[in-house]
Amino acid sequence: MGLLIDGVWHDQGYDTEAHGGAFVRESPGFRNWIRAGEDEPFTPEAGRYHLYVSLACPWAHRALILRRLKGLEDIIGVSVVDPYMGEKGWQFSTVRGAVPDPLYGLSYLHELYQKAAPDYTGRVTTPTLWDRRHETIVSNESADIIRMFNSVFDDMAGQPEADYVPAELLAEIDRVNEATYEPLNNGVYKAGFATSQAAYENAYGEVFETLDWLDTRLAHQRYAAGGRITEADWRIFVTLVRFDAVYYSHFKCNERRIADYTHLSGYLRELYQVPGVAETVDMNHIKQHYFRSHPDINPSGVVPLGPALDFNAPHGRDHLGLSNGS
Ligand SMILES: N[C@@H](CCC(=O)N[C@@H](CS)C(=O)NCC(=O)O)C(=O)O
Repeated sequence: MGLLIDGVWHDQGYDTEAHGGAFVRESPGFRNWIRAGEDEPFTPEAGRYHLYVSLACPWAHRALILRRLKGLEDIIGVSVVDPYMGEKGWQFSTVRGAVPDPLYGLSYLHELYQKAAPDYTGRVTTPTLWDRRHETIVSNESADIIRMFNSVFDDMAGQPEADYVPAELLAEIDRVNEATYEPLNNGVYKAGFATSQAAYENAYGEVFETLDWLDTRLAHQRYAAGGRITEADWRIFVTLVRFDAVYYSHFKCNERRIADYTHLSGYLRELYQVPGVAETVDMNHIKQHYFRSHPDINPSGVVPLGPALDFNAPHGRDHLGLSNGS
C-alpha cells in the first residue's frame, strides 16, 4: 500500500495517527465529467474510455454494476487488477479473474497515474476511468462515474431505458446516499482501519445504526429510495455483499451479520439475483484482497474458507410490490 508524491511512488500506509487513530478517506484527484458538446473535453464516444477496477473493491464494484446494467460492455473496456495489493499498490497479473492492461501493458496501476499527471500527489485507487484520446484520467471517484454511466452514454448504450437516477427520486436517492456513504460504505473501513479503541467503537456504532435503520425501512419499502431499484441500492449492495465474508470478521463489524437481519438479508439476495449482477461479484477476489493485503490486520495472510453464503436462495420480497418504471 502506498501513494504517489510529486509523481514518485512511496510505500506508505494510511496515517491514522494524525487523526487520533481514525481512518480518513482522501479526496479523489480527478473529477472530470463526460458530456456531449463541441467544446467539451470529454465527450461520450464508444471505445474511447477504459475502466480500471479491482473486483474486490466496493467502489469499483458500483461502476462495474452500472456498466453491466446499462449495457455498456461494448462501449467501455475493462481491466481487472490482481486482488493482492502489495508494496507497489494495485498490480496487473494473469491470475484467475484478472485482466491485464491492454493499452500500455502496465505492471502497476500507479504507472497510469504517472502518465496522466507526471507530478501527481495522492492515492492510486480503483475505479479509475481512463480517456484513451487525451491519455488521461477522467475520474477516480466512483460516485461520479456511476452518475455518468447512468445517462451520458444513452445514445449508444445497450439498455438506455434503464434509469437508476429517475428525476422524481433524485432528492431521495441523494438523501439515502448521504445517510449511507459515511456511516456504512466508508464506516466499515473506518472500523477496520482504526488504530484506537475509541475510533473503532465510534465507527462500529455508526455501521450498525445505519444497518438497523435500513432494515426497518426495508420492512415496508421494497428498495432504499422507494418502489424501484435505484443507484442508492447499488451503492448499498456492494457493502452488504462483502459484509458477512469480510467486514464482519476482518474489519471487526461483528454485532450482527447481514444474514441475521430479516429484511436486509432478503433485500441483498434480491439485488444479487437481478440479471447480470451475480457475474460482477467475485468472492474469491474479495477475500483474497482483504485478508492478504492488510498485514497490520491479518499478519498471517491466511484467507478464511467460509462463510457458506447462498445469495441465490429465495429473497421473499415480492409481496412488497414495485412502483412504475422499475
Ligand atoms: N472515493 C473513491 C475511493 C476508492 C478507493 O478508495 N478504492 C480503494 C480500493 S477499495 C483503493 O484503491 N485503495 C488504494 C489506496 O487507498 O491506496 C471512490 O469511491 O472511487
